[in-house]
Amino acid sequence: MPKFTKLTRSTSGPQECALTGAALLQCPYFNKGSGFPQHERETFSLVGLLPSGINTLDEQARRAYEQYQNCGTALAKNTFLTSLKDQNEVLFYRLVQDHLQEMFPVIYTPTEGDAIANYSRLFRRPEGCFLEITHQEDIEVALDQWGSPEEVDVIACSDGEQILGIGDQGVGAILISVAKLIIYTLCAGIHPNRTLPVVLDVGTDNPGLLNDPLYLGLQQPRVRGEEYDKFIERFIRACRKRFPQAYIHFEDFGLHNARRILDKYTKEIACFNDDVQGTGCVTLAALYSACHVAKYRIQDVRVVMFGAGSAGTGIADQILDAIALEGRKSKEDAMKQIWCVDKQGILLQSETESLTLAQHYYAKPDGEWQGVDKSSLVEIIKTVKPHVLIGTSTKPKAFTREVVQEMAKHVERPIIFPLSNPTRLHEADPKDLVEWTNGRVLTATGSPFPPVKIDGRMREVAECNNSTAFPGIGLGAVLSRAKLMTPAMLVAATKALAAQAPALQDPDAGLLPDVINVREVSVKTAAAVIKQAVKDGLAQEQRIPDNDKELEEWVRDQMWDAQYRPLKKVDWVGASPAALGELGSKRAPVSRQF
Ligand SMILES: NC(=O)C1=CN([C@@H]2O[C@H](COP(=O)(O)OP(=O)(O)OC[C@H]3O[C@@H](n4cnc5c(N)ncnc54)[C@H](O)[C@@H]3O)[C@@H](O)[C@H]2O)C=CC1
Ligand SMILES: CC(=O)C(=O)O
Ligand SMILES: [Mg+2]
Repeated sequence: MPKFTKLTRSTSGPQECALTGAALLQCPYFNKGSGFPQHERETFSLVGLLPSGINTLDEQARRAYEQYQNCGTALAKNTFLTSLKDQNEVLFYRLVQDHLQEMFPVIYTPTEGDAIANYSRLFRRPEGCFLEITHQEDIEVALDQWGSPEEVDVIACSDGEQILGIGDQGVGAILISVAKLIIYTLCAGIHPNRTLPVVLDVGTDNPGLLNDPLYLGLQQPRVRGEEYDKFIERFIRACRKRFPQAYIHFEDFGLHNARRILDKYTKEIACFNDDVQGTGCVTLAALYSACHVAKYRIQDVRVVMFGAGSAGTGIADQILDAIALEGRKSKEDAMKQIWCVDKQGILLQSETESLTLAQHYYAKPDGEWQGVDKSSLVEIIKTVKPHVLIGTSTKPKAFTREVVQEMAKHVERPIIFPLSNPTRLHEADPKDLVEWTNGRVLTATGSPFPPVKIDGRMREVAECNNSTAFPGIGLGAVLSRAKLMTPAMLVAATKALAAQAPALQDPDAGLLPDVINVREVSVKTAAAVIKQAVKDGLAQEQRIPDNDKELEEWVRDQMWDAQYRPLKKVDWVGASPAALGELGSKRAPVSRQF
């Protein structure tokens, strides 16, 4: 019996269902397949539509796992899982939860990147909400299809310009919104039917897609400037009107839009840019634990950010704040410890006109770099002697042996995070980093890597991916019904994450919590965010317990878990959208499929 009764987002107890027969079997929200018990088969007119054997969810998951294993490639496995989700949502989440470590790279980076790149080729059934810049007047009509105002908790949206390190993928970006929402459910128990994936189709500059006759998005160059801003504004206003409680997650926008959009809307609504803020939080958490192992104080470290785009400057901002806070320094002084490098080399003040606003901040006086080849990473390392080198450049193998060994000459424990995704774009392989530094390196990577052997011991390589941070942060925002997502709430989340790093206990363990423990990690992250929201007067939810232990229980009680719930039959006439299987459903309602 749950301790907290009548919680809005409670997910136990019977579900009302108005569907029967074949329509019920085709509704992934209710469908249990061979798991329907006999009495439900009779009540819901399923007699004759299923083989007589009745399976438990565990048995079904075992069968599905065998089928999964028979898929020859990672992409085939990804397609299999997509179609399983389309048939039986509970079974999909149960299967993935049971094999999280193995399946995470298949439903997320790197394989999801391949699925996105092949979206128009692999397309079977639409999932999510498609909004086009050429039909802005339809935004509200389109959103109206996705449930009543209180039924959507999280909206993930992308314009597809910089997907997972593989660049412009146009309308295929719907799948990054879908994947991020799946992770909210898997890793933080956000109810899968209270989320809405959106693609903001503004065209594409990807020549492959522009010339592909099967491409499904707007086959025109990307719209930019005023018209683009007007589209985003209309979308945000429509979301506020239609789903006033929804927390908006921005994903994989291009360099010139990601930060601008976040800066504009973060002051007025609860929103979050995952590449900027999620990556910033998780990387700072990994840095805190690396500093613990290396016995560095964060306020003393010198940092080189290689690749100063959305993720790079987002991380730099978080580290900057931490240096200033922990060292009681001004931001100007803290800034002297961070060097941002982009395609042209170190960012310099003479070039500020060509820099984005976020980069502008980090540009160095030209005088400091006279006589140095500021475009050579080795020279930069020689000059700066950094403790920390972070890659978000999409330039594979940029951290060469020479770069790494130069760094290791100046510091005892080089901290090196190659974060570019997918795996083939990583700035370095952890195995090489360990070999080149005789095991002195402390590393974490953007996609999963196996542990590395050092002197007969295994050193874990933590996955430093925003997926460790954003689910718990979002859960905190949703449960507290936070009015805004503030820097203080992100600091609270980062500290909660850092406090759970296995490396705090064992220096060979990961610098961040493992994906396998992520649900419990999310509980603590969410609790930290909620506490901060309450403290800052930003929580609209009235019933938040003030005792820490109770708060965590309250969070756990509202996390959706992959279990079958008993079905209660209700009449079709007058049935709620939920009973018709339309509750925030990620597909268009059955009647509107094409
Ligand atoms: N591990 C994680 O959680 C995350 C990883 N990423 C990864 O980081 C990478 C960058 O993503 P975003 O920042 O969103 O993209 P972005 O396009 O905003 O930034 C990339 C930056 O790298 C620069 N760059 C390109 N070639 C370079 C080179 N040869 N040397 C130095 N800089 C170079 C670009 O000019 C740009 O400023 C991607 O691979 C992405 O998958 C992004 C977000 C989260
Ligand atoms: C992980 C992520 O958000 C990215 O690579 O864009
Ligand atoms: Mg991203």
